[in-house]
Amino acid sequence: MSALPQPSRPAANPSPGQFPPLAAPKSRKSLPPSSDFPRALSPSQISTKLRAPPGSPRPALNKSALTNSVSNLTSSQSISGSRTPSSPDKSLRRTISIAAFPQPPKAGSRPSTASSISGIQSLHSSGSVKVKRGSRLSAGTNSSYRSSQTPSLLNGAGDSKSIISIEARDPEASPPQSRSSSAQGSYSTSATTFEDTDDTAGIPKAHMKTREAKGNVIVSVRVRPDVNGTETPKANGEWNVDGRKSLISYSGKEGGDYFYDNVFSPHEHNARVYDAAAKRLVRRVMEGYHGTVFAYGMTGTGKTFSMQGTATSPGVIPLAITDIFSFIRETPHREFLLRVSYLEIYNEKIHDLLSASASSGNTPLQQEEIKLREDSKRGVYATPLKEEIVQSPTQLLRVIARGDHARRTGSTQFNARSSRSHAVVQIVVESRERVPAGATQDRRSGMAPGGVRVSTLSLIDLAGSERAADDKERRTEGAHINKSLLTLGTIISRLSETKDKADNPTDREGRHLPYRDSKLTRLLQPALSGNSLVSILCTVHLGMVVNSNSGETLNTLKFAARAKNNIVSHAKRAEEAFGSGGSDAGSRVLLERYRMEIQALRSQLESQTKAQAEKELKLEEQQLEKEAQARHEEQMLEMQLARTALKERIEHLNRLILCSKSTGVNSQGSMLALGRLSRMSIAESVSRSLRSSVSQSTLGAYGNSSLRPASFLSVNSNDPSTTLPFPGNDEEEDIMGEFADGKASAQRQIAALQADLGDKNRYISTLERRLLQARRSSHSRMSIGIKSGIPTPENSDMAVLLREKDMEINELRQQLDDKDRMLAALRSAARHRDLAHFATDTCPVDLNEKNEHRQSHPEMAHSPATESINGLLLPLRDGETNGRKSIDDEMSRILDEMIQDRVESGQLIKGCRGSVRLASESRRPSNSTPTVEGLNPGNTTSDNIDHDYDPQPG
Ligand SMILES: Nc1ncnc2c1ncn2[C@@H]1O[C@H](COP(=O)(O)OP(=O)(O)OP(=O)(O)O)[C@@H](O)[C@H]1O
Repeated sequence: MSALPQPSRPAANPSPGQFPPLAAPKSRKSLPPSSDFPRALSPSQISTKLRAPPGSPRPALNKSALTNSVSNLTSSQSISGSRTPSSPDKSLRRTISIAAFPQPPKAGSRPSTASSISGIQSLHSSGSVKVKRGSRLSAGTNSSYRSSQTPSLLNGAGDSKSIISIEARDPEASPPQSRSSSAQGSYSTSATTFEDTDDTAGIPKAHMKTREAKGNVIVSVRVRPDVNGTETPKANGEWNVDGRKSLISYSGKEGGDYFYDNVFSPHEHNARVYDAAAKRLVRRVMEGYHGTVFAYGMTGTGKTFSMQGTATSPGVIPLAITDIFSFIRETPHREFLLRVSYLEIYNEKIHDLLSASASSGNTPLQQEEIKLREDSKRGVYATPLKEEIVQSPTQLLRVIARGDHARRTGSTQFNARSSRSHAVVQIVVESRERVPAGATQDRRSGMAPGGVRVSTLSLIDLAGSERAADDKERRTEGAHINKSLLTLGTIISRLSETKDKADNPTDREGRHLPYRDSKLTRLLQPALSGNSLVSILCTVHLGMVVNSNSGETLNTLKFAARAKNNIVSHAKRAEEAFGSGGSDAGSRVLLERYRMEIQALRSQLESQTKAQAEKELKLEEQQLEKEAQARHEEQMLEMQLARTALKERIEHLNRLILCSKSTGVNSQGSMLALGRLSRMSIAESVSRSLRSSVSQSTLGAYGNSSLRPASFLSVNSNDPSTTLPFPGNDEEEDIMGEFADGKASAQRQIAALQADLGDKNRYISTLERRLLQARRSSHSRMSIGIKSGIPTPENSDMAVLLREKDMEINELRQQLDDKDRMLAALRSAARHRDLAHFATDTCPVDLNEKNEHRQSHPEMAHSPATESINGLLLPLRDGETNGRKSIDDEMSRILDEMIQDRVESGQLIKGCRGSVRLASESRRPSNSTPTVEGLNPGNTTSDNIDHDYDPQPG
């Protein structure tokens, strides 16, 4: 090796800010090889008692030496102690408020240690302990070099370097070539062969690998300040703590210089500790590496203080949580899922600190036994263990605070509230590439480029080693704690990269490593055997040495040195897993499972929405159909009502017209005209039923409540009270009684007829309007039906109905015409009669006289023969006879015309002897009484009503 130049010492305690970016390749500034590099030390020299087989008695410390050593510390401690913020005691630590924890800063907002400790750095030099044998250790004399930055995932490829001048004093002293610790003098440490060149060219690959592997393990030592800020009492031996040099040297028995990756002086804050010892590891975990941070040390030395911290000085765990979420925010191209578990190993039993059944304090409820299992992909894991998915730093801190609360604590000689168990916080980080916006893959399809990467961050606060306590419970706990820590120490001291045929790790002699001897080592197996990045924080309290604990302190330092030298990490970024389950490893990938679940739920939601929409559409259609049906029924009802009303009206009008005919005929008190008409003309020319109809209708004269309206009469009626004999005198007499006032009566009739005619016209126009509306709506329905291509029976029904209505209206119009003509005829008949009256000097027949006659001959009043007899017996005057004759003629002419019209229109058929019958009758085989439509409305109406009220004709 060429001689190393004497580089100016890099800034003491290079801050993380000086580290290269995380993603930077492992290029680094390096020192040229130096011939002065203390390689001269032979392995035999390096070999120390630390190499002794496990279980070998630890070297006893010379108490006096320790005392001296501690006394030498006093000056520095007093300095540092005065600078250290008053140390919060355990109770303060235990009451950390979550709200007081720092919220995740905006990217990069949390001041890095570089800035936060900038003020401290000036203290650093003054804080360094001046050792008595400083002549041997003083910088400049026999300088030796080491880089504080082995290229690794954790330090950003070792850009920085520090050179330490140290003189190896005895075999136990740190071989200065060891970059981390010289206590063992392991020749294979990275620093041993570390050559600071500007690039790695020329360095054998295997060599680089080894260096890298070593660099993946960071070992730091933190010196706790005295609680009350008093000076550390002098111990036998001399201690020198130099944070800048990452050195602790002890000049007592078994003394030596111990170099680590970091040495934190008593006054250094938690933030500084986190930045230097854990920050990079945490970020690597976020990138997909497994990482383990654990605090090791004697009871009361500040492990929990370092891991948890206080409200004012958060420790590694809360700061790591803050960083995890900062990283997530800074990495928008990936999506993350975090789950956390928290367990403790107490008396060699695993307890779930997050399980609901885990009660608070030291009296845990019974819970299912948690076992450790091993999986090729997951490594060693505890099961069944509750894992909680967390989405925010506050949530995560709250979960951990809950676990802390459930953790067992007790009072020990050195710690009023000592952790009596090893506590393991595990944060599982799942991440995957986000599908870029606009990518061809459909997010919903669940297909995304790349699988899910699962990495784990284990943050472990070990229980403190201690000497046998007086209390039995403490002794039992202590025994378990010590046993597990001893196993851990043993494994670390025997770690090597050798493996047996079955690929099980062995020590250099090929013996199995006793991972299974304790739960702690079993759980730490993946980390210790090189699968993860490791950061070990060893805590010491030099003030304890007065209590003969310097041996423990030395043990801690030696443990740290062994860990640095022996743990080899070939941590690789976790592979991306595909698929949502099946294999155990796959089923762990919650992110994938959740994605699949989201996808399934989404498609379920979609199909449900679709079904719902269809259902709604169907309901809407049904509703519309119902509405249309209701409208239709309403219209039908309206039409039926209108028809009924119309028919009744027609009937009524017909009756009136016939009444007025009769009235006209009988107005002069003579029954002969009608009687003759009935018996002779009509009897000969019109059917019997026609005469009957006329007579009956005549009876229904309106305006007299004593007389039944003709609309209630029917030829077909079986009611004997309504069945009247063929034209009888009594009916004529009735009419006489009613309308015998001649002219006035006729005029009244005409007025009534005109009023009725007006009514009828109004009805007809109303009906026409409604019919038009009905036709329109039915047309629109039909067009809908046609559009939809579904010809419904309802549409054809409507068409038939419409045709019927049309026909009915035509008929009504025809009837109206008839009645108009009849009215005209009646008017002219009235005129003729008036003329006749005028000519013959008024009527000799007094109505009163007739009434008197009726009263005097009551037996004759209702005799059918009476009227005809009256008609025959009453002498007629000439003029009157002529007038009546002309009226008769007129009436006969009208009737003949009407009959002729019917015959022409085919409604009536004229017989060869002048008789008539209904056309429909000729087609019917039945011999029922023939009726003349229009002239016998009562009968017709009755038929029609029967037909119309049938809701389902046919
Ligand atoms: N660096 C420090 N600065 C200030 N106070 C500290 C520091 N380290 C430890 N303390 C204090 O020392 C006491 C013991 O610390 P802590 O409980 O963290 O020790 P421990 O190693 O976890 O002990 P145990 O193993 O018994 O649990 C606490 O009151 C704590 O506040």
